[in-house]
Amino acid sequence: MSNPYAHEERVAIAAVRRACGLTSSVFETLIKNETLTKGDKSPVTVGDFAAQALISTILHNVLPEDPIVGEEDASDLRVESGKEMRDRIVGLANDALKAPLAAGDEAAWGVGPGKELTADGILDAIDRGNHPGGPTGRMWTIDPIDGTKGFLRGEQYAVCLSLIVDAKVQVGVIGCPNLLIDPSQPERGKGAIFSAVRGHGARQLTLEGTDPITLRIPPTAVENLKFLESVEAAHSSHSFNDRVTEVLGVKAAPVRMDSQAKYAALCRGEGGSYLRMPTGVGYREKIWDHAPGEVLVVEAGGVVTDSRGQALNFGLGRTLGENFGVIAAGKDIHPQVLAAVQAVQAEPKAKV
Ligand SMILES: Nc1ncnc2c1ncn2[C@@H]1O[C@H](COP(=O)(O)OS(=O)(=O)O)[C@@H](OP(=O)(O)O)[C@H]1O
Ligand SMILES: [Mg+2]
Ligand SMILES: [Mg+2]
Ligand SMILES: [Mg+2]
Repeated sequence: MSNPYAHEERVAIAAVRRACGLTSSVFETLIKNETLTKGDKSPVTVGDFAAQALISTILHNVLPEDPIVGEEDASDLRVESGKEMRDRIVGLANDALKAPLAAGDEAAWGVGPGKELTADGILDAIDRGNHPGGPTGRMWTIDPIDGTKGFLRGEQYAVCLSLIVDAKVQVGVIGCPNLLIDPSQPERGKGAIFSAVRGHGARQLTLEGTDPITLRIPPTAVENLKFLESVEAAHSSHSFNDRVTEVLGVKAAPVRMDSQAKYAALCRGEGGSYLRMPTGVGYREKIWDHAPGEVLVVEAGGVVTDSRGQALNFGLGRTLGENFGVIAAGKDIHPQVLAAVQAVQAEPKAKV
């Protein structure tokens, strides 16, 4: 069967590629007062806002009927105190919009020389990401910079885009400007895009969108796996993972990596399992933090569930609902990892 989302995938890759150019150049020039702290104490930079404006504009030009669930909103930029940041974001987003057409881009998408927006146009593009989500219909998710803390440290981050249709992720694209193209050949440099369409496989491309490689999670014996986990201890429980590691007899230390680059690394066999168990109660995982990674891992031959063994539910709104954690692994070892997680949860002194 031909790929029913070939057009959406092509647009998504082009949008993510352009946004990766924007975020890389922002990093080079980021100055202190270009980061805000949001209500939940998490950081957001001019790069997050500008990349969401850029991606949202492209989606709106190509698929104007499709709603968008985007992480950021422009309310802090519409007030007087946000003026300096707003001006910088408008400049950055417009520079990215009007950058020359790359292979695969089309001027009709609202990009290329002369395609600038007013400040209001940029703020409105950011705020088009205000869709509440839900169980039916098409909707895109945008996480313009996933792993903002990693981005600020110069480590891993990802530009993430997905298309959800009737609560199922159909297309997922993850751009990782700081990830090695090939860990076994570091001289090839950094920057990769990962893309998957449900039922049509998962691929890695260069940041230019070339040299596709099909992704298959290699089989691994459970004791030889390496866990992938968040860098930030507040985001997922490191101590819980340590206990699962002991229960499974895993020898290798976990690999800590920011962002959905973890899902991409899993697909390349650089981990074996991504384990993200809650550190406490209250936080609900966001759909944009997992939607592209879920379809990528499934299409690379893996399984993604919560700690109950249930599929992640992308139809509940902007979050995944109550936080039962996330377990992603190759098909062969997922049942063993899940069983170990449940065994640790059942221990008298379970840490979550
Ligand atoms: N308390 C808590 N618990 C769980 N998750 C949280 C929490 N707070 C934030 N977040 C989300 O984590 C996203 C970053 O992903 P990672 O944890 O994989 O990377 S990192 O360790 O922060 O670098 C991060 O995404 P970005 O905001 O896009 O960076 C958040 O959506
Ligand atoms: Mg954030
Ligand atoms: Mg995120
Ligand atoms: Mg983000």
